[in-house]
Amino acid sequence: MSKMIKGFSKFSKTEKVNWLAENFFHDKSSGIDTLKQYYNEDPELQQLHDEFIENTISNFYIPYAIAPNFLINGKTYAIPMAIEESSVVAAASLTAKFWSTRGGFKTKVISTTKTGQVHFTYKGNKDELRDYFSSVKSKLIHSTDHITANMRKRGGGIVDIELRDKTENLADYYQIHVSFLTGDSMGANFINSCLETIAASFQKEGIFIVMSILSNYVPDCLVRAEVTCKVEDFFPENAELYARKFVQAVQIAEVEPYRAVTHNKGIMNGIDAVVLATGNDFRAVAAGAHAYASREGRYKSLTGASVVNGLFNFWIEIPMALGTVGGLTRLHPLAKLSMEILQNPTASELMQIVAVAGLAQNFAALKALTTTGIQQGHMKMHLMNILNQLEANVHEKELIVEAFKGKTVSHSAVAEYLHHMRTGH
Ligand SMILES: CC(C)(COP(=O)([O-])OP(=O)([O-])OC[C@H]1O[C@@H](n2cnc3c(N)ncnc32)[C@H](O)[C@@H]1OP(=O)([O-])[O-])[C@@H](O)C(=O)NCCC(=O)NCCSC(=O)C[C@@](C)(O)CC(=O)[O-]
Ligand SMILES: NC(=O)C1=CN([C@@H]2O[C@H](COP(=O)(O)OP(=O)(O)OC[C@H]3O[C@@H](n4cnc5c(N)ncnc54)[C@H](O)[C@@H]3O)[C@@H](O)[C@H]2O)C=CC1
Repeated sequence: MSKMIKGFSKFSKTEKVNWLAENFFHDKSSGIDTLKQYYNEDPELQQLHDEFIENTISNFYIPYAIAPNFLINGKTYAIPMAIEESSVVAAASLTAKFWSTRGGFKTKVISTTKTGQVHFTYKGNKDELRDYFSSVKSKLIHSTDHITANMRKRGGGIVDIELRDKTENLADYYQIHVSFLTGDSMGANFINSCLETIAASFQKEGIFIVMSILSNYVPDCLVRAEVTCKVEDFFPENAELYARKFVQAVQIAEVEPYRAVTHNKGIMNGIDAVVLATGNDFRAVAAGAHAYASREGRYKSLTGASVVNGLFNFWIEIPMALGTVGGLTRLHPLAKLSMEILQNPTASELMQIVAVAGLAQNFAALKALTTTGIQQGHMKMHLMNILNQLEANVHEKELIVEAFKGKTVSHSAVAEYLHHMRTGH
């Protein structure tokens, strides 16, 4: 096939762009112009971005926004969010404002232990394997001393190491299951380096190492965030009814996976946006969160809600491995600035802030869903995207925003209105 290429990685950026234009763009020069439009004018900053990943040909912008007025454990935060979806930041801001007058968010980190595994097979006698593991356990830990020295000074390092027999699940399959504390780093590279060193020292006839890798399932790296208020403060009118509906909406997401996935998607709107804005690994956080939502064998809500003794309570418990050092957290200038905006949190503090963003997002969505419906607020925020798609000019935008105030926006209604404005029929 003519569009296959050998040695693409060795091309310069210009050669890559030209090859792409030659083979894939309908209009070569306009395609190249679009790519170049997104280059940073500061060549050093552009090079930094080029070097984050491989085969870079441009930058892909995602809006960077602020949700102010978050009161968390008595301290006020403005939370940076990087996200492409309209209404998420508005929803977070609305929730922050709402809870700031009702005591704010209370959070705590429950645990911060992470896991990595050396996966191997062994066909021999189980007792012999156990004896061998016990005899080398301490040697395995010490084999990583050169890697863990600084982490131990920070109070981290290897917490535990155990042999796990998984032969009931897969023939001859065992693991060395290792627990870690990784300070203010997410710890992926640190954990993987330790595991590969451990694997190299775990040598015995019959042992066949398959792979060594951290787990993104981190149920022991867990954070909780919650809000509480008197039911009567929940809503200006019919507060009891709306509090009950809200709790029912959460209960439905606890028992119905179709709903739970959307419910948790809403939570991840907030979580991913802050994780991305701080240069953290959102795939890792998302994979871990969804696995945790399935921990009881059925996919369910990551949040819970109750009304007990006249008090409305709404909470989230969610695992996440985050860093405030390492990865891109201090390398990407905007990620670094996000940390500054967040008052330079520790990794544990960042976990709490991110959990709050997830809870806030879910609160806004459920509040909308159980009162006005989601479309009124969401489409109000999405209106600008519709107008841009329809290529409305500034004047048309102003008139249409005014005309749709208090009305539920839909694509067809806006298109029709604009058509009417332009043609008179
Ligand atoms: C959209 C709102 C916030 C409107 O809410 P509203 O009550 O019409 O807003 P408002 O105009 O009265 O303003 C009140 C406050 O909202 C915020 N706010 C309001 N507008 C803006 C704006 N333009 N820019 C920034 N902030 C904004 C802001 O904090 C503002 O205070 P102020 O700044 O004036 O002191 C509300 O209807 C809402 O929260 N809706 C829910 C939206 C939502 O959840 N979006 C997520 C995307 S939908 C989805 O992906 C997930 C979902 C929903 O399917 C999940 C699920 O099913 O569970
Ligand atoms: N499955 C996964 O999730 C994988 C993720 N990754 C990537 O790995 C990166 C994160 O790995 P990390 O090891 O966290 O980053 P990193 O490799 O940049 O290392 C962080 C290092 O910073 C140092 N450090 C300085 N001050 C510290 C402090 N106060 N606390 C802790 N460490 C401190 C430590 O030496 C630590 O090992 C992310 O970019 C992630 O996308 C890589 C492989 C797999």
